Amino acid sequence: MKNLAFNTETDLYPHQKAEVLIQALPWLERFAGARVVVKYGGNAMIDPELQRAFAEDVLFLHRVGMHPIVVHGGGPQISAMLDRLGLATEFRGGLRVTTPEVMDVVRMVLTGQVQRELVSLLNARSPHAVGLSGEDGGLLRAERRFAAVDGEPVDVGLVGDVVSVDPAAVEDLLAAGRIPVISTIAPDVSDPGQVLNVNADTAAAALAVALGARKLLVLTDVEGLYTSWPDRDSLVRSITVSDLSLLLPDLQSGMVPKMEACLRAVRAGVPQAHVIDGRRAHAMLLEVFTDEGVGTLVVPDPQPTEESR
Ligand SMILES: Nc1ncnc2c1ncn2[C@@H]1O[C@H](COP(=O)(O)OP(=O)(O)O)[C@@H](O)[C@H]1O
Ligand SMILES: CC(=O)N[C@@H](CCC(=O)OP(=O)(O)O)C(=O)O
Repeated sequence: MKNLAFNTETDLYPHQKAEVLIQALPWLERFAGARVVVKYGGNAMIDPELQRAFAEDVLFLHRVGMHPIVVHGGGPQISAMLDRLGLATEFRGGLRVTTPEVMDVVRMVLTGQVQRELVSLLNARSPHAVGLSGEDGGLLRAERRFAAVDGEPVDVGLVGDVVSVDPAAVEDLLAAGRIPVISTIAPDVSDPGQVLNVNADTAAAALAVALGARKLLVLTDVEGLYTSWPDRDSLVRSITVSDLSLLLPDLQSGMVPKMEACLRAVRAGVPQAHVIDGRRAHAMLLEVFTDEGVGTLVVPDPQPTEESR
């Protein structure tokens, strides 16, 4: 039987519940009809309870008239499969060194496993999610890129950077009221038939720009960006693109493509990019619908005022 006793530690009093709703109203109005690209990192999707909370949040955004577009990662899931298959794997500058054998596994795990699981999780509640990969309908095209390690370019194999996005396939889904769930594999522009492994943060930024998103939300397994790592001395609550570009050369591992992605998205016109903690249930709702927000927010540089011009 359901326990209806009031728990003073965890339950809200009626006036507090009303406050939550009142605080959410301006945000609900402001973001009605807005597109939000949600990058769901592989590290944030490990716990089944948190996966369910993630699905609830995406469906909440959809139900209140926003247009969530999910771009998923799957780094740990790819590493686990490579391990099972006895294939070695290595990251340089936050990017996986991708040989042709590794590329086969990346494609299989991202589109065949992680994307399928996410689509089925979302559709268990309301059948709006449709999966697609960067290969579908010419959505993404990429060219090979190098990683930056200590300022030096390093060849990481079949790794790509998005050079063009044809959003028609996603636009069709959005027009039909669907929730696109996108895996970040992209055809190589200069080698027909070859596909490239695109870091999901990088692809999410390109998609956010091409789709005119109002927000890029990056869910990961840390509270946000720390100025020093691994000390976790101070969490950056908000940073401009100019300050972030100064910080970028000192960042390490997974934070490099993540913050690069936020920087690129905001520079190209996405008004806000956020890195938030996917280990915290409903972090997405807290970010979008509360005054305080959570995590690290990347914003454009302030515009010069009339007087300072
Ligand atoms: N300055 C930093 N602030 C926060 N996290 C950092 C920083 N530098 C490196 N990291 C690492 O980056 C990780 C997030 O990147 P990654 O593991 O690629 O996540 P995801 O799978 O979500 O893309 C964090 O868990 C942390 O270990
Ligand atoms: C080039 C590159 O590194 N690609 C990533 C693609 C998946 C990804 O980005 O997953 P997360 O978001 O979980 O890190 C990889 O192979 O792991």
